[in-house]
Amino acid sequence: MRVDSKTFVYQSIEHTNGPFFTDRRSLEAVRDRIVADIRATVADADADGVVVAMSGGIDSTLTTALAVEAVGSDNVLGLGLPCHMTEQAHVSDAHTIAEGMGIDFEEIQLRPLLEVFDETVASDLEPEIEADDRPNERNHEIGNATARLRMLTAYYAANRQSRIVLGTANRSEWLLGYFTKYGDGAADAYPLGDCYKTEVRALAKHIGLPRRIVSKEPTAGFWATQTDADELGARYDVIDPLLYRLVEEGRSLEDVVAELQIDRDTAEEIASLHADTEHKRATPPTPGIAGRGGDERLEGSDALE
Ligand SMILES: NC(=O)c1ccc[n+]([C@@H]2O[C@H](COP(=O)([O-])OP(=O)(O)OC[C@H]3O[C@@H](n4cnc5c(N)ncnc54)[C@H](O)[C@@H]3O)[C@@H](O)[C@H]2O)c1
Ligand SMILES: Nc1ncnc2c1ncn2[C@@H]1O[C@H](COP(=O)(O)O)[C@@H](O)[C@H]1O
Ligand SMILES: O=P(O)(O)OP(=O)(O)O
Repeated sequence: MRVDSKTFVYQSIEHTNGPFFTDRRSLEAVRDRIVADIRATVADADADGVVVAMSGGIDSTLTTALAVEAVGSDNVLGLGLPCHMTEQAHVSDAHTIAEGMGIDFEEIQLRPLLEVFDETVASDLEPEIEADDRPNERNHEIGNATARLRMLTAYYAANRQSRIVLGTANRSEWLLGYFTKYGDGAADAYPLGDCYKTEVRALAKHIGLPRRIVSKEPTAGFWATQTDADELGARYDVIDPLLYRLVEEGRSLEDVVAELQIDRDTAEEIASLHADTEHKRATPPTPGIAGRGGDERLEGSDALE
């Protein structure tokens, strides 16, 4: 039976380790809830299974492992989608793990597709500004394009095989908008979407994922030295307690900075990332003509209301 309230886990488990579910009993309940939710989502969609893009990182490995528990190894397709040399070793990890789980795994090189995109599309859309003035920005934009090529590939597989696409975003990434809009931010369900990265790590350890995977440095992989911590300005063990207090508890920045004794500038940066990426978590607005959908900012300003 499907439990409708997404907050079920939060209401029914006592916290024994700060605000996060990291003790065995809570983690078992979180695991059961996620597995049941994947199973129900696949059944509701009348789908034949799921597709997961597997990078060899902790989020996608955990998502895949829980999907196997939910719908069985025959119904999970893993996709390794490397585009840069630096990703190859991680995708090999994904392949090894997929074999161990007994799921189908396809490795598809996206480099040729990206090169064609770069030559035929990107080169015609270069801004006037010198690329050298913004050294990381092109990496950034090409990185986002790569994430969208992965999305294209995952949805093609889902269309062809009557599956749904499982996204791998966790709550920390979601609240920070730390994903590519309509790239890895596009999916039919986010099994880990209610779990902070701290909880993802604890759950991955709890279910016995290899230490090599659990201890990898989180990265979007857009360029060789990129890490989440560098780009976000803090590690998840700093970010998560801060986000939790701001978002879940609705407390003020001053209050939280004082309690956690963290650097105020860092805290402000994190809070701004959350606020500035609201558009990534929202359904795109329409003008709101005659009360059909719409955007609250425009309420009262339209004679067609
Ligand atoms: N999980 C990961 O580790 C992971 C994966 C992929 C990307 N990332 C990171 O996520 C970030 C993605 O880059 P991004 O956020 O610049 O690109 P994006 O394409 O995800 O979002 C920017 C786009 O959103 C739209 N937009 C911007 N402001 C808006 C607003 N106020 N209202 C409506 N639409 C708006 C515009 O179309 C803009 O081009 C990068 O920092 C990247 O490293 C992380
Ligand atoms: N090389 C990859 N192969 C398959 N899937 C990938 C690859 N790199 C990223 N992904 C998918 O995108 C999300 C987010 O990626 P980050 O590495 O966290 O940026 C990842 O979980 C995979 O589903
Ligand atoms: O999304 P993944 O699996 O690539 O994990 P991480 O974000 O920790 O690199």
